[in-house]
Amino acid sequence: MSGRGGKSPTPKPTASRVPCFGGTNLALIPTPCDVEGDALPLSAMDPLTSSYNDKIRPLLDAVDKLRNLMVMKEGIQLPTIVVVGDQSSGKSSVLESLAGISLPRGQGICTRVPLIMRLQNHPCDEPQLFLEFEGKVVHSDEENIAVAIAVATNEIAGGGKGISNTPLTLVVKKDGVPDLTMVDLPGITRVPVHGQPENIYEQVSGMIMEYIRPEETIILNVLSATADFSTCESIRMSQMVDKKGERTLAVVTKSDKNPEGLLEKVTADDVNIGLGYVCVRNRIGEETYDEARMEEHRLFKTHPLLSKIDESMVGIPVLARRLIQIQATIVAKCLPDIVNKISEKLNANVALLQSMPKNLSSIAEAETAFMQIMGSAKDSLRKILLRGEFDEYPDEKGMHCTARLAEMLERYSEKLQNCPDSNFSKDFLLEELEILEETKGICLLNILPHVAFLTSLQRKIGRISSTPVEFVSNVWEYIGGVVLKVLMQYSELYPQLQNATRRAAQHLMAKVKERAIGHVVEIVQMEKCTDFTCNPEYLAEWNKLMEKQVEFLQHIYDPWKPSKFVLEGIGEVDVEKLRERRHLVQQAFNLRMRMVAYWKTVLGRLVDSVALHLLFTVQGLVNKELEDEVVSQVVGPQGGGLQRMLEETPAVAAKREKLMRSISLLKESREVVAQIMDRVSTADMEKHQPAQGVKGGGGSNHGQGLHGGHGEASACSRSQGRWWLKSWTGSPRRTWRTRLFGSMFSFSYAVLLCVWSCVFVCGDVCLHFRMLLIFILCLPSSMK
Ligand SMILES: Nc1nc2c(ncn2[C@@H]2O[C@H](COP(=O)(O)OP(=O)(O)OP(=O)(O)O)[C@@H](O)[C@H]2O)c(=O)[nH]1
Repeated sequence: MSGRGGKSPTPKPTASRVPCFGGTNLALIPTPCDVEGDALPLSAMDPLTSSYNDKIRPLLDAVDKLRNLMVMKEGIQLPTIVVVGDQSSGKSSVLESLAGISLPRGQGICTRVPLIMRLQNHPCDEPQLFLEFEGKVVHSDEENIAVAIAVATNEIAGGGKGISNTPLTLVVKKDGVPDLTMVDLPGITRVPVHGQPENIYEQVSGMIMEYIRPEETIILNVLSATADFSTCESIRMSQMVDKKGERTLAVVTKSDKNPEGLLEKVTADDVNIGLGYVCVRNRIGEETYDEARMEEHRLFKTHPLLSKIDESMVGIPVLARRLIQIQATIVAKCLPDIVNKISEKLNANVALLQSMPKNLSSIAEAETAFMQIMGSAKDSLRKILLRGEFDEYPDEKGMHCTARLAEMLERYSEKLQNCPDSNFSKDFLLEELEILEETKGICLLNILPHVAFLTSLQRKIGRISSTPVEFVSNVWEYIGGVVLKVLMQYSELYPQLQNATRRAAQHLMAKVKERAIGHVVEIVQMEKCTDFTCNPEYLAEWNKLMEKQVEFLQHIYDPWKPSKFVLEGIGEVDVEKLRERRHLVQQAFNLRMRMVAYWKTVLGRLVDSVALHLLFTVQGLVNKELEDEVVSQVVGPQGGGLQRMLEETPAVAAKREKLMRSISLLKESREVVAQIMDRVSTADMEKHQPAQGVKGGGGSNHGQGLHGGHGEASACSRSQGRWWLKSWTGSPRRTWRTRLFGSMFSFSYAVLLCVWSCVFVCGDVCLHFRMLLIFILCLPSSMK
């Protein structure tokens, strides 16, 4: 940055340096040459200005049309310059200066609604000003626009000091104003003044954050020179969404009021403003805009402190120019993405509308729709409950049913295995001894009574009998939830069906659950009733366990042996208590080992049979029972569901209406962007085709991409659109130098070829190879 303080204040032709009327005449905005001191008339030399009308202006109009269509409601963000600042920092004054018209200004909160200001450079004698809000258009003029804005604001936000999120659009078509669209937002205030709601800060900051959060937004942060920038609330907010300040431009107002230290403030850049600072002096009191610009110009030229600030950082004209450049860049950058987003959203909405139920007009149609719902629900349930395919619910773990059921079964099996009774080492054989004593009869002592085994078995089964019931109950609760969810989902579009469907599902699931519990209770009873297995594993296991019997009994019979004995498969057991009842220990040992071997079979049966029954029941449910039940509830005598399907519910009608509105808005938006892209492709692309090597037909392709089918912009059209925009914003092209070098290389190459042919004819082999080498080396250059 070069300070200007040292420069001689050479007077320049004022007509080319300062505006001669209110607002910021584009022709008078200083270009870089101008900043360096060249006094050429800008209108004649400024490429930005000259190409503006036919290049960027249509793009801006397209973006403004999209904004008017409220395409942002569809979640499509538009490139926007948003003006933010603390209360009374001078936001409206900056906009006034740019537009050359009076806006409501003053101390206290003036801007109470988002004011979308569309400035259009329009060569006409009389400026045209009008307001658009809530579907109304109010025409006004320069003298009365401030009042008209105040009236419209009152209408939108009420007469008090409250704020509203409903935007007010001000269109200014005037000769010499910069083509800019900006949104002015209410100033940030921490303390509510009289008449303002208590949560005014939250309301304003919420609105500001909503506008500045999208990446497409450029934040114009208005800071008063009188304030300490680092404590400004607007800086804090913009830093929250734009940490590096890459999309923040600062305008420092009231430079006249606090010139001391301003240069240091804007050069130190303590608050990280990526797009830089522009210091301005706005209109004060009753000054005209011409006077204000003259005064600003004089101030930054002559003030001992302010004149040290670089010319490229001062004045409303510089600000206007920066904004135009920034706006052109973001519009160019964002438009292709907007085209894509509109197409994507439109396609998604069209698909959604198509998936909505048709308006049914006869029972036959209702019957078809009902059978379709049932068919889809059954398919879906088959996939998730039987086949383990969860493509319909990739992220909902609860709907990956086969996996969840397997987990539940695993937990059930573990619970059975770990039930407290299976700790065989604890009070080893005491229970068996007690059973033997109670079941003894008048018979030989070495005959193990069958009833002793049965008693032991029944006791053990009694201890775990609640676990299978609990498992089955949980499993069917879970399956019931899944079935209900799927049914509700498929009948969602016919809420009139849902009650009967829900009733059917709940009724059926209760029935199935009851049946499953009954079945499992029966299995448990069967296990209690008798002991039997044909599994050879039982005997093998028992024989293996009995191998230890002799050693164990010897240990018990010998009183000198230690009181602890380690039994394989059981662990350390206390034999002291057993020595007292040694006459029954052998039988007790036998009884216990039989039980250990048999218990494995019992647990296996309890898991296997419950699992098989579960899968069998699920199959029957999905394949037959569910449909039968739902049909009988919906179509049956109390159902009357098919009749009710003919009446469309208000919720579905509203959804259909909303989708249709959205589709029509998106189609209109698509037309807007299609028109602008078509203009681009037909006018400009033809002009640039030779240089870019684009063959004819690219433009028409592009148009087709935007208009045809569902309006998907083809990859080709997108890249062409980007290319065009890039070419305007300055992409490298082939210059005359590259072409000249290309031609020179081609010429030398041709000469080389001739010489080589001569050498070839002469038959000098060595020279021939040397020429071949040169030929190969030159090949890449000649191809450039
Ligand atoms: N001296 C001087 N006064 C200014 C300048 N800019 C704005 N003002 C004054 O500062 C006061 C507030 O300006 P506004 O433009 O209303 O501020 P605002 O940020 O739009 O206010 P709200 O929207 O209400 O938050 C007005 O009295 C302006 O005249 C300036 O550059 N110099």
